[in-house]
Amino acid sequence: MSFPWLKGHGTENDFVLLPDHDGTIHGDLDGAFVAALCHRRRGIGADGVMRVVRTQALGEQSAGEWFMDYKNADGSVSEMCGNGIRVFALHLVQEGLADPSQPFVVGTRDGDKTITFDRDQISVDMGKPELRGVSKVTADGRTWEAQDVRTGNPHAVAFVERLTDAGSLLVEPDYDKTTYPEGVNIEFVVREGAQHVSMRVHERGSGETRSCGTGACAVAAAAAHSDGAARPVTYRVDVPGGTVHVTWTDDDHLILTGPAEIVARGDMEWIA
Ligand SMILES: N[C@@H](CCC[C@H](N)C(=O)O)C(=O)O
Repeated sequence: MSFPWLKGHGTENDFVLLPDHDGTIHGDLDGAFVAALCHRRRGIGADGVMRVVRTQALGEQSAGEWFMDYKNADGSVSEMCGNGIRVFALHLVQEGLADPSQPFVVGTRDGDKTITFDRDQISVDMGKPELRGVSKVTADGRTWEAQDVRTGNPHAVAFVERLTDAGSLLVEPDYDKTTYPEGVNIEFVVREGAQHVSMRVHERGSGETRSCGTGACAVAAAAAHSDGAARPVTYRVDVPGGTVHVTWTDDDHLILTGPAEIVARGDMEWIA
C-alpha cells in the first residue's frame, strides 16, 4: 500500500511528515516503523516523524483542528518539537489547511501552540518555561553543571567555553537519571555576545542534531535567567543548521521564531 509523505526541515532539524488526516493509514504510528523510516543508512533519514492528523481522529483535546503526532528517530514519543511544529505549520499552509494571514492553533502533547507567519519566518508561542535546579552532565570526559529547563520537554543546559568541548557527541552524554528519569535533551552553549549564544544539542531519541527548537528556548531561558535579564528580552541562538530567535515575553511566554522548508513530497511504498 502506498501513502503520502513529505520531507522538511527547520534549521536542518529534519523530519518525515506523514499526512494521515483521519488516522486511518498509520494506526498508532508504530515506533519500529518510525525508526526504520528515520534510519540514515537503511531508511529515508530524519531526526523525527510527524503524523499530520485531525485532533478528533486521535481523540486528543485541542482547540486546533490539526494535531502534531511527533516521534523521535528511535520511535520514542516526545511531547513537543519546536522546529518540527514550524515545518508542520508550513505544510498546513501550503496545502490550504490553515490560513497564514492570522494566527492559528496546532495541538501537541504539550498542549495547544499558536503559530504566526511573517513572510519566511514562523513564530510559535511555546508557553511558559519552567526553570528547576541544577544537575551535572558529562561528555568527552568533562563534567559541567547544567540548568534543568522544561520547555514542554526536558532539557539540561550546560554553558561551556567552546562548542568543541563536548567532543564528538556520538554517544549520549552522561546525565543525572534521578533528575531526568524520562531521558533528557542536552544543550552545550557558548556565549557569543549580549543576548547572543551558540549551541550544540544531543537530543533524546535522536542523537546530535543540527538544531532543536525546544532546546533553543531552554538555552535562551537559562541564559536570560543567569543574566538577570529584564523581560521582554530576545536572544539570538545560533545552531549548526542556522539561527533562531527566542523572545521571553512580559507575561512569561517563550516565542520561538525561525524558518521552515518543505523539500520533497510524494507517495511512498514502504517495502522493507
Ligand atoms: N528537535 C525538537 C525536539 C524533539 C523532541 C526531543 N528529542 C525530545 O525527545 O524531547 C525541537 O526542535 O524541539
